[in-house]
Formats: sequence, C-alpha cells, structure tokens
Amino acid sequence: MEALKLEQVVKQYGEKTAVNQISLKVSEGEIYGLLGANGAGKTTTMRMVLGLIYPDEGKILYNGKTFNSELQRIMGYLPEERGLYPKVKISDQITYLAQLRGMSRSEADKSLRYWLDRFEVPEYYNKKIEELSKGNQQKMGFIAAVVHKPQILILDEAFSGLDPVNVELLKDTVKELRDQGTSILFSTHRMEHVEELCRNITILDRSNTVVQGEIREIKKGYPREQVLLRTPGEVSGLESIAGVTAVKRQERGYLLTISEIEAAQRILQQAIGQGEVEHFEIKEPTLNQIFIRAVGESHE
Ligand SMILES: Nc1ncnc2c1ncn2[C@@H]1O[C@H](COP(=O)(O)OP(=O)(O)OP(=O)(O)O)[C@@H](O)[C@H]1O
Repeated sequence: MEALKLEQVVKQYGEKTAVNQISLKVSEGEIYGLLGANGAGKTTTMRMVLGLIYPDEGKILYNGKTFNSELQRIMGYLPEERGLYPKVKISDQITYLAQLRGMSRSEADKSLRYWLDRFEVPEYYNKKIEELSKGNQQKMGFIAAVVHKPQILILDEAFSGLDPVNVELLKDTVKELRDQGTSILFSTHRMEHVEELCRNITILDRSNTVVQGEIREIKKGYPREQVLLRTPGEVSGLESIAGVTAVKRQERGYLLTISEIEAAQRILQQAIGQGEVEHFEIKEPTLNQIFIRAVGESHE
C-alpha cells in the first residue's frame, strides 16, 4: 500500500483552478519529485497533503486512510518560505514543535541534539534564528521538519540558499531518511537534484499534470538528439552531415544536435576518418530539456 496517494485532487480559489485533478502515489521509502513552473500548483498540492487546506474534489489517502488530525504527527514539512520564529531560541521552538507532534520533552531534546550534532552545529542550541545566516536558518528549518521522525516528509525547495557543501549534506540526509523508510514529496526547480534523488515524478503546468512516471521511462519517450564528440584535433565538415542541425565547439570537442538517430553513425565515421576519437556519446535527454519541452509544448 502507498504511504501517500492522491486521487483526482482539485483545488479552486474562486474562479481559479490552482490544482486540476492531480493523481499520484508515493511508496514507503521513496522520494517523489513534484515539479512545475512558478504558479503551477506545487505548494497548493503540498498544503493539501498536509491538511492545511482542503481539496474541493478528489481524495488524499495516507496509508490507505483519509486525513485526521492525528496524521499531523507522522508528517513533516519544510516550507519554501522560512517557517521558524526569528526571535525565539532554536531549542525552545524546535522542541516545542516536536512536542506538538507527539514527542515527549526529553525525546524532542535528544532528537534536536542529534540533528545539531549531525549538522556539526551543536552551539546553535542556544541561538536565535535571526542570529544565523540564511543557509543555516534553512538547515534549522530542515531539522524542525524531521525532528519528530515523520513517516511522510514534504520538502518545498529544501536546498535553496545552501552552499554546495551543505547541499551535499542535506542530500545525503534525505537519502538516509528514504533508506529508513520515510516517504518524501520533494519539490524543486533544480532538475539535477531531481535526477539524483527521485525515481518517479509529476510535472505540473498551470495546474495540470503534463508529465508523470518513472524518470527512466519518461526519458525513453523523448528522442536522443544530442551527440558528444571528443577529439584531440579539429573535425571538418560536421555541419554538412545529413541530419545534423547544429554544431557547437566545446573545450575538447563538439556537441552536435541531430534530427535523426542515423546521423550519429555518420558523425562517428566522419570523425574517425580524420583522426583519433577520444569519446563518442549519444546523450539521453536531461530532465531539464524534458521539463522545458513539456512545459513549452503545453503552452503552444
Ligand atoms: N490563497 C490563494 N488564493 C488565491 N490564489 C492562490 C492562492 N494560493 C495559490 N494561488 C494560486 O494558485 C496557483 C498555484 O500556486 P502555487 O503556489 O501552488 O504554485 P507553485 O507551483 O508552488 O509555484 P512556485 O514555483 O512559484 O512556488 C497560482 O496561480 C497562485 O496564484
């Protein structure tokens, strides 16, 4: 049974449909990517899952059951905008939040100390949020979302404002939580993070689902139209090969765009005919390219 299941969920704000019939399933121990352009309906969907707002139509099921207030104990949320109070001591507010979600004071304190140690900032225990940098505030928001060991974790732009070292730290943490069985609904505009973390995704565009499924399968449905060629020297005549529509010179070779897969063999032959080939690759489309294409197409 899925930890989280949305069936044909609709949310209206007056005349405006913010989310139009979204359906998706998140298994136990899965990171599920919820993607979309600005205003596509991601935050609205997450807020419905959290029970902060109610769907106008459709169903949301948690381990097969509909929402009840007890469920708040098993859910954790890192909102896109910071949700912690700037002037309250970190230990006070995070242990308070954990207690609201069913932990005892001492369990909450132990869990907070574990996370502060894990992020190598035990000294933040006595600090206020306003005393921290933006990135470190984001890390405290993350701790507030996971301190009570939620089974369902909702992360809205979890890595925004973090430097590359902290992005890696949080990514590793998210993977670890997944491996421990947490079901994670993950929203971001950074496609490379989705490629690394998620198996299944939904791409929303202006409240509608435009792409859905396993990333590996989705990619098979898009043509492979880029060829990477690395050669020590120059290769002439690439532009005039049949099926080649663009040639970009790169640091150590070329990135070519092709309109038919047969053009790839012709490129390879042309390059071999003129000397050594260090690397040749027909690239599968990136999620970034798929996103731009899917969202672009739905606007046409
Ligand atoms: N409280 C509200 N009242 C009226 N309209 C709303 C409300 N909240 C969201 N909307 C509208 O619903 C649509 C979806 O918004 P939502 O915040 O879910 O998008 P999003 O995908 O999270 O966008 P972003 O990537 O910019 O965070 C938008 O058109 C937004 O203007």
